[in-house]
Amino acid sequence: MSLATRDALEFPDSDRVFLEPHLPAQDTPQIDMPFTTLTFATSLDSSLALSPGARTVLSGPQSKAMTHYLRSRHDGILIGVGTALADDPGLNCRISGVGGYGKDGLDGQPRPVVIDSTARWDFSEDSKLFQLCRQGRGRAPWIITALAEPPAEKKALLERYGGKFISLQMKIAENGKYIIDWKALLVTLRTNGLQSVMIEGGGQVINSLLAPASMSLIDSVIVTIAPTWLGRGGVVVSPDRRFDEGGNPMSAARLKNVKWYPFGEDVVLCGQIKN
Ligand SMILES: NC(=O)c1ccc[n+]([C@@H]2O[C@H](COP(=O)([O-])OP(=O)(O)OC[C@H]3O[C@@H](n4cnc5c(N)ncnc54)[C@H](O)[C@@H]3O)[C@@H](O)[C@H]2O)c1
Ligand SMILES: Nc1nc(=O)c(N)c(NC[C@H](O)[C@H](O)[C@H](O)COP(=O)(O)O)[nH]1
Repeated sequence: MSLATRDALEFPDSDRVFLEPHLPAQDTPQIDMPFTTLTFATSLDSSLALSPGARTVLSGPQSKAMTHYLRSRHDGILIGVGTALADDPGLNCRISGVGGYGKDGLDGQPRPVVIDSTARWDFSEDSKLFQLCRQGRGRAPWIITALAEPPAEKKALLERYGGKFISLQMKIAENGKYIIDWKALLVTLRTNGLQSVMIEGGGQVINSLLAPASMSLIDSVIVTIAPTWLGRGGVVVSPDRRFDEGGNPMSAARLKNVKWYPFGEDVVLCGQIKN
């Protein structure tokens, strides 16, 4: 049995049918923005991980396979550099039958996109993502940076694998942190050929995207809820508070067309934000 076949995940057609209404249409080209899916796995206390930097398994086998199926249905998969540093992620799709897993080429393999404003990700040839590239089982990342001139050595390594830095103007908050313009980023990803993108996390990326100014850019939300609590101190998904004109706290808009699907011991929430 080949390495690829051994690692391949199965996600049955009988489960795929549930997700179809929540996925980018395969034959409808997007005009100026990619179809944007927010997807992540969370505990019962809305945590993505036990602590920043601690890769924490939440998904069971069925919902993990679902996530990899989602990756086969999106052109891009986006994370923040905090996730890249914590997880050394592969960011590829291991569903049986996609490129590198029983099929030649890279069909079904998403483009990894990493928001790394100051190019602090210390990737190397040994990073899992580049190992997969060498094995023909994944694509090289596009790294979104605020730097006009990314570090030459990192740029050279990236380009050797067919990846690239994409420099994007970002605002600088009072605390000195760069703040991305989500609409500008998504338009840039569409301009670079991505018709759809799934945003996987981590906490800072998700909470920023769920802010009032950018939440409406999301087309679909697919959340895996695992039957466990991670406790205080975790990486929590909980966006900044909203307030009405009277200064009273208010909730974000409810998701539309909500469906809940059990996958093994997890339940997966699917909903829409845009109409
Ligand atoms: N359970 C899940 O589904 C899931 C998914 C992804 C990550 N994780 C976990 O989450 C943790 C990482 O989350 P995190 O919050 O520490 O890091 P993160 O992945 O959200 O990355 C944070 C970094 O991304 C950049 N960034 C994020 N939002 C930005 C914005 N709006 N503008 C400009 N730059 C921005 C900044 O450089 C920031 O330091 C890890 O432990 C990882 O294992 C879990
Ligand atoms: N669906 C899901 N269930 C989990 O239990 C979990 N920890 C993540 N986390 C998402 C995060 O993006 C990934 O853990 C890595 O960053 C990528 O992992 P891969 O090497 O690409 O599989 N996602």
